[in-house]
Amino acid sequence: MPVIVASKSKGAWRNVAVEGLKMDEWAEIGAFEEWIPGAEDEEVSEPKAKKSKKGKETAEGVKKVENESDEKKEGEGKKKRKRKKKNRDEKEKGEGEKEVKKRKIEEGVKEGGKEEEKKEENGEDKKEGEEGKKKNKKKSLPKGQRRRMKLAKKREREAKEKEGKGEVKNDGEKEEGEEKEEEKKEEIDTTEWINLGIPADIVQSIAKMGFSSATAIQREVIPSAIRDRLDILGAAETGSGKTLAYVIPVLARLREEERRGVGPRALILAPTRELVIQVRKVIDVLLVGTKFRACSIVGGLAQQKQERIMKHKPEIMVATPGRLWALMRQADTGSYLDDWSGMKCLVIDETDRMVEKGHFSEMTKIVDKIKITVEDKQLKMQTLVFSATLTFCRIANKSEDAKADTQAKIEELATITGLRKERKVIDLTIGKGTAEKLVESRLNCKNLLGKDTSLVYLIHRYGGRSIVFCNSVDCSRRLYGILSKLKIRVLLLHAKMIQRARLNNLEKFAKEENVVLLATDVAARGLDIKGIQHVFHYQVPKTAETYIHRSGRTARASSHGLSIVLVDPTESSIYRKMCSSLNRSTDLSVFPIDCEPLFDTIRERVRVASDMDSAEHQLQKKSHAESWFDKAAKEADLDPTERQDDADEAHYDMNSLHGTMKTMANKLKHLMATPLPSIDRANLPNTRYMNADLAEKATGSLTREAVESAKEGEKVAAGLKKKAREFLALKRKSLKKKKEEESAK
Ligand SMILES: Nc1ncnc2c1ncn2[C@@H]1O[C@H](COP(=O)(O)OP(=O)(O)OP(=O)(O)O)[C@@H](O)[C@H]1O
Repeated sequence: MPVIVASKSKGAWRNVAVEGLKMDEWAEIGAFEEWIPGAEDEEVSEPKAKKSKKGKETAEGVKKVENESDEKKEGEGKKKRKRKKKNRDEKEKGEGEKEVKKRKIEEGVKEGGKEEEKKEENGEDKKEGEEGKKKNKKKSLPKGQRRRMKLAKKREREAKEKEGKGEVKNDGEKEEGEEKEEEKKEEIDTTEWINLGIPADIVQSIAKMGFSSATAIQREVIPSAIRDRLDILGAAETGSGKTLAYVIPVLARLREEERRGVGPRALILAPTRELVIQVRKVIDVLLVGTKFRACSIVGGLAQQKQERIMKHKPEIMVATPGRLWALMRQADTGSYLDDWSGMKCLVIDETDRMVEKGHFSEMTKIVDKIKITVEDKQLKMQTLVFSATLTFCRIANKSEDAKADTQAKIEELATITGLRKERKVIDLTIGKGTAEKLVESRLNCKNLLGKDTSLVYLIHRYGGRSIVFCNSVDCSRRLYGILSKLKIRVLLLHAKMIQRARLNNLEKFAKEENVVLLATDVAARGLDIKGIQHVFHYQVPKTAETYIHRSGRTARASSHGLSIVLVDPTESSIYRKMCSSLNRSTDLSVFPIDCEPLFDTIRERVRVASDMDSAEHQLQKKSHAESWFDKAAKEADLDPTERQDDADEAHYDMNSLHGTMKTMANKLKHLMATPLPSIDRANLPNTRYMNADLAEKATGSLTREAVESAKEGEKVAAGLKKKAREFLALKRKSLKKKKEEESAK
């Protein structure tokens, strides 16, 4: 059991945490009798702690400490753990006392009541005494056991809650259900997978995943990669199963030969951390029962942890190029990350993104280093390159000719990624670029308030699991403020968040049912979360491929989905550009607002929430500025009375902002207390969504308004274009005149 080993050291448990195990699972098996909440942050802060203890400790000093004998370290570790346990016990005791005090205060209130209440109180006292005893008894239990008890209680509570909703089945039913599920998986006809040339044990793992047949891209790629050993450049729509299309051949290749060297045998590069972790999970499912291991290398998680994982020399590595290149540069000669002589397979996922600015440099350096080894040692390495938008790519360092033909782009990609001549290009992307079952639409918004209202309307009107995409972190933060004030369950995901929080939010998003994920384009590519019903583009995506990837988070694996682009007049021209890059002959149809009373009520709520949010933002800015001034004045040794007037003015402003916020909070509370108008289903079409066709026929006044505002936007854009042209013509004319005058002189 790897778990027990991990329980010996905090570092090791953290490693496994990175590998995707949940804390509850650890506690359940009692692996962390000594585990201390929050210890995960200690590793990074350890050198700091030493510093504060000894005063000025140099970096060499820290290194020296690191080189001390293991025994000494272990001894120190024990002492440290004891000290922490003592502190913890004391803290718990203190908290217990606080709790008692709090309860006493509550009882004091009751004491002032009637005699009957006093009698009850006596009963309560008794109960409390018993509870106290129980509590003491609990405290005397070892930490691990307490944790297990807590977990069991939590489960019991959850089960009861579910029972209340009629969700839970009794044990017999449950077992029966599970058995049926197992039987179903066993029953799966695997003939198609076997016919594709996949080794039997991998076929068994695929059957356990419940997939009875291959998707189109899998059918095309797998035989060419496994049987014909070709390099592949593959493209297929989002959610079409490309991950398995490359993971299966990688595993099949590894089984063919014994390991050579100490380095990785297969490398999969992907552009985002979340995607790396997701691919790694798919691989782990297929690796069950085999001798192979995989690891994931991403930025944002402590580098030391990842270095420790690599000590086990896993055969398969999934990585983002930035972090991998950073580690490769520091690698010792002949070490795991320096030895590429055992490489069998290189995979580049989301290739069009990988050759863009931001990843290009590291990706090419990694590929070049591997290729040098491969050529030197005359090895046969297979390269598999995938994307959903291969032909949209904009290669970094190239003067982009948007109209460069597909063939030229493919050749360029093949050169960059080092594909051999024995390659096959498999392009299954259909004309429209997005998934077949995706309903695409747009909603024109007159102004910012209209846009915010439309978004909140869509969330209320259609519910479920939705992603809202923004172009910037600031925009996602602003919307987060507004939506949370409106009591909408919302989670954030953007690049400025710490990695752990990003992963946690994704996990929550996948579990909950009525939830909105507010994300920037870090979530646009590759993420595979079941049951995402809607994608709302709060801002028009900057490129056609971003639109395709964002929209592709729904309508995955042949399911249905809805994507709506919210367009305001300022985005009119970028929206047009996006449509023309998508080669669409017709415009996206207007998504109608079919319940106007709901829209109107929401608009009022949104107006207040949005004003409140901007007041909050102003307040924050002012208080930051004030504390910055104070600090700067102190550092410069200025007389505080010198800027007294300014400080007084700032405080006056802040107080009035506080007042405004309070008034608005009350107003919003009042508005939220009135229920939203119900949706009159009798007047609605017999489908869940207003789809593209129905949208064309819709005649509601808000829809008309939306269409009008779009036309207005177009008019404004056309007017601006005309002015720009006139201005250019004038400028050219004056330049020409100047030149003529100069030459006449
Ligand atoms: N043969 C199959 N049968 C049914 N479902 C499958 C099959 N293969 C993969 N899937 C499922 O399809 C979903 C999408 O797969 P995957 O994430 O590989 O798509 P993708 O083509 O890589 O998408 P994207 O371009 O967005 O990255 C996953 O949930 C996966 O489990």
